Order: sequence, then C-alpha cells, then structure tokens
Amino acid sequence: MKLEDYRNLLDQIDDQILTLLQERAAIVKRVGEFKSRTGVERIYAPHREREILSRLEAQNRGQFPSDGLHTIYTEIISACRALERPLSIAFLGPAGSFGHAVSSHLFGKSVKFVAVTPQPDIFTTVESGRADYGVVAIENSTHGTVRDVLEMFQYTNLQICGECFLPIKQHLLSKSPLAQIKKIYSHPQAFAQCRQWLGQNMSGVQQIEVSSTSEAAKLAASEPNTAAVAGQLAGETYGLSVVGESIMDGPNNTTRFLVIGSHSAARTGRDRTSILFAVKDKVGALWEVLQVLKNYKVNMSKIESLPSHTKAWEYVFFVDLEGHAEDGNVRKALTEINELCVMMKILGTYPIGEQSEGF
Ligand SMILES: C=C(O[C@@H]1C=C(C(=O)O)C=C[C@H]1O)C(=O)O
Repeated sequence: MKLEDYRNLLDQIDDQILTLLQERAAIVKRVGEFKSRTGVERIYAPHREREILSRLEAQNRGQFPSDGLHTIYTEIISACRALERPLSIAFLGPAGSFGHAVSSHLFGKSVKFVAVTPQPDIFTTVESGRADYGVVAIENSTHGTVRDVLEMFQYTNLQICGECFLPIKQHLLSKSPLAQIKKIYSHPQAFAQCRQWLGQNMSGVQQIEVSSTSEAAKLAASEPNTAAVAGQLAGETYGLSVVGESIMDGPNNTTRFLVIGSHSAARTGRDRTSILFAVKDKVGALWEVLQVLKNYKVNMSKIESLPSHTKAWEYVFFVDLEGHAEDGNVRKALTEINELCVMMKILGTYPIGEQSEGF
C-alpha cells in the first residue's frame, strides 16, 4: 500500500469516530433531559465516569496507549457532560497550581475553572453556588495533612464525591540563573517537601511563603533574581525555566486531592468512606470505635485527630474507611459507631482515587 492509501484508511476511520461521537453527544443530551425531568441523578456522576474509564482501560489491554486513552475519554465525557450543563470547578489559584492540573485531569477541559485563594475558601465558593465542585489538597506523602483543609470538614455540609492521587514534582523555577537568585517564593507545603535540597543548595537565600505554588511562580516571573518552588504547569504558565529539577526530598512525593460538592457518589465496588466523629470522655472510647471496625472487617486507611474547637482538650477524629457507606458491613459499622459517639458525620463516600500521571 502507498502512503496515500494508508491516509485514506485513516480518513475513513476518523469519519466513523466522528459519527459515533455525534451519536454519543445526542444520547448524553437525552440523558441530561431525563435527569432534569426525573431528578434521579446529578449531571456529574463520578461513579459512572469511573466505570466507563475502568471498563475501557480493561478492554484496551494496552493496545492503544493507556494514558492517551484516559485523556481522550476524559475529554469526550467532559464535552458530552457540558451538553447537559457546563460545570464550574473551584481550585487553589492562580492558574497553573497542582489543584488546577488535577481539576482538569478529573473533569476535562469543557468546564469553567474558578481560581480561589486560599484553599479553605474553595469550600465557601462551592457552598455559595459560585462553583459546582471544588478540588482541595488534603494530604501529602512527605509532609502529611493539610490542616486548614481538614479543619473545614468540621463546619461544612459539603460531601466528598471523589479523590485523586497526584505524584508531585517540585522544581526550582526562575528567569535568572541559579547563582543570581536572592529570594525564593513558595507555598509552605512545597518548601517543606524540598527542605533538604534547599538547605544544601540555596542556604542563606530568603524563603517567602505565599498562598500557592502558582502564586509563587507568578511572583517569580515578575521580579528579577527571584525563583519559585512549583510544578511544571506553573513554570509553563508563567514562562519560567527549570533551574533545579525534581528537588523534593521524598522520591515518591504524592498529594491526595478530594473533590467536594453537594453530593457523594454511588457504589462502584472500589470505594472509600470518610467520617468525622467525637468520642465520649471515658476510658477506651476510641478503642471501642476501632473494635467495631475490626468486628465488621472494615479496613481503616487513615486516622487523624484535631482539636474540637468546642471545648479545650477535646478532639474530633477523621477516619477513612475502605468500602461504600451502603455496603452491608460498612453500613452496620457506621450505625454502631454513631451510637457509641457524641457526634458522627459521614463526610462522603466515593470511588477510591486512581494515581494520575505526574505533572
Ligand atoms: C451521561 C451521563 O452524564 C454525565 C456524562 C457521562 C458520559 O458522557 O458518559 C457520564 C456520567 C455523567 O457525569 C450519565 O450520567 O450517564
């Protein structure tokens, strides 16, 4: 066959793909009409999107590049979803932050992005309806929990409907050569993730904490002889060069992000449930709660305590459990925990996050 013949074949395939995309879009529009007529489900159905991506990835078996398939399908679903109604997504701004990268990885490009600073304000932005969903960083594998975000869950009625694990690569970004850098901007979490490298290579250089890594990159782009610790997307967004590559202390530096909105997700079979509770002031109170989880064979993937803010030295506990809140064993465990505790709140039940490709 000649090159032209191959290209003719590709043209025919592209025509077929386009016809199928048009048919898909028409059906999604009907799904949207069905949803608004019956009120059965929200426009964004995270469990359903996860099901589609997992099914296609399994069926593909790597014949088409796996990352490519994920990106293409995220965008197909994003464009189709926008035909029901375009969604708005709040992330930690300005543009170019890791939260921005995760938001577009999860929701695709056919959404309206709303840049918000600082992270706790993402909660109020969604609560007030200025955005449909928010994406917040909750913990980092090197530096631990993002406290101001975790604290917000004590006060909000929003639900967690998704999560995503993002391998984070921090770079030293600047318009100036390394030797001329007098000031470095970054978010406290990012500084903490790169403490060793900065100590060895940039000792004596002033470190200034700002509200996000993208804000740091924006500042470094506007001031000579300054740099930012930030990710590749921030560097590209503000035209900075990498003067120190992958400067994080831990090799597997990963951040867990949560999606918050007005609802949780339906069951997929690989789910997580987050709860918040306060125990009675008595011997073994927390042990009793953990015993319930053991009895019902519910695996706990995280526990964290925070001051309750109602009484000095009283604590609330945040716990992540494996399983959906409607799974029999989880449901029974939650009922018993609720009886044992002064207060218990389900923060959300959602598909276990996948590891997204690094940015
Ligand atoms: C079409 C639907 O609405 C949205 C769009 C989807 C799609 O394009 O396949 C999937 C889930 C929803 O977020 C649906 O709920 O099935």
